[in-house]
Amino acid sequence: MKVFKFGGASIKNAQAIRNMCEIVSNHKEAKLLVVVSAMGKSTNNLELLLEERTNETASDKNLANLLEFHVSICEDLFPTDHDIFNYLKNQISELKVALQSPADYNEIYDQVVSKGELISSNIITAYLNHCGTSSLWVDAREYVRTDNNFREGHVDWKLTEELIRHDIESLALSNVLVTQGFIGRAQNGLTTTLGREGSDFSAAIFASCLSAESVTVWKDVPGILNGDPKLVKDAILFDELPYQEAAEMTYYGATVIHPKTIKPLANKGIPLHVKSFDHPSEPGTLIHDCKLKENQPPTIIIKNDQCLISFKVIDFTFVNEDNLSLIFKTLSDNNIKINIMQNSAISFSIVIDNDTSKIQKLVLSLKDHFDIRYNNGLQLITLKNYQQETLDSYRNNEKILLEQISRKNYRALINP
Ligand SMILES: Nc1ncnc2c1ncn2[C@@H]1O[C@H](COP(=O)(O)OP(=O)(O)O)[C@@H](O)[C@H]1O
Ligand SMILES: N[C@@H](CC(=O)OP(=O)(O)O)C(=O)O
Repeated sequence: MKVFKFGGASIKNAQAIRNMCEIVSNHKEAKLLVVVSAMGKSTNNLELLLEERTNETASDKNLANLLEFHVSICEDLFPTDHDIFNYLKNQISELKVALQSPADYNEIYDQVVSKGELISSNIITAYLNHCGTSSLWVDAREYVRTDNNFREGHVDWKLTEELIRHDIESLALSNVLVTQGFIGRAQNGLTTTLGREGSDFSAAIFASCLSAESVTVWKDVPGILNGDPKLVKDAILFDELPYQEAAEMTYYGATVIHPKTIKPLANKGIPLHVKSFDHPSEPGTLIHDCKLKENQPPTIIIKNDQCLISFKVIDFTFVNEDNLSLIFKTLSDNNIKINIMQNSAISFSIVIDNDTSKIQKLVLSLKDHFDIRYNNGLQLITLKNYQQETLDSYRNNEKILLEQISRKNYRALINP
């Protein structure tokens, strides 16, 4: 079996969906599972819907906009009497009910935000069938099983593998299968999500459980470059990368692939192709079991919107293991990931993604133990496999607040 994954950009409008369905149709002779994300920026719009749910006027307007966005795409793809239009209206009615639920915020979040993928996968299945590519809609929640941790469900791998192995391959004998990225089902039967941008991970879950031949993620870039082309001028395309290298890139913040994607594929030796949906015949980047090239150009990874937090001991002692243990425990309890850290005699500093509510909780928990200062709007740059020339050009910067260097990697926090 092969697994394809199409993200929001590849299905952002009717023209993009036509292109995506053409790619799928050109591969329909293989047993194919297609994992799709929500269309365009729908997930962000669903988040907005949630934020404004207590304001009835704003909420009705947002729901109408969401319906209109999908209806106008479908008007371009289907005849006016197609069932898809009733389906869309029903989905919006269901959303309205879900938004009024008195349940816990994270639980409502998953019931609401998952609609983006449910709607897009239904539209795409219908369009493939409309164009003569026999396709079957598969509910990912019947297969990807998680714990009850809403917004960041942890996969129950044993159960998920059992369910996927039971029937996905046989279903794929006569149909292209279309399913949703990003979503799963909790033990209590409700929908969960796997964390923002989690559809790449969904593709890896299905591929790993199926021991698939390969996974292809179709992106708006030619493959993996040595820097985000939106931020790094003249970035160079990698034709291949070892699993380890790709995984480390995602750890440092390369957003082209979700960080959880590589491990399940590497464990089973499943190759991952990163290809351009605009130029599908070009080879893209192949992530597989290979060696890092001797002359590999340095990779530049830029993470914006970073927050530097310093914990200063307040009783004239030094930073010790007990202080550190308390800080780490609080970070772990609040599900906060450290991007870089550094200590001095009396202070311990961490850099994390800027998330106001998490930072507030952290400060509240630790304010009696430390003098806490924080600074937002920073940029964390990582040079992986640096060469002297690139290193010099990045170090020559008076706005550096913190830097770390090892034999292969250089990292700097900058106040831009
Ligand atoms: N090293 C990199 N190589 C290529 N693209 C990168 C890199 N780092 C970040 N990106 C960004 O990743 C984006 C594609 O990923 P993403 O938007 O998450 O895809 P999708 O949501 O469509 O699956 C590109 O538009 C590019 O800006
Ligand atoms: N739609 C979800 C999941 C996802 O992975 O989307 P994309 O593949 O477009 O990044 C999100 O935006 O978080």
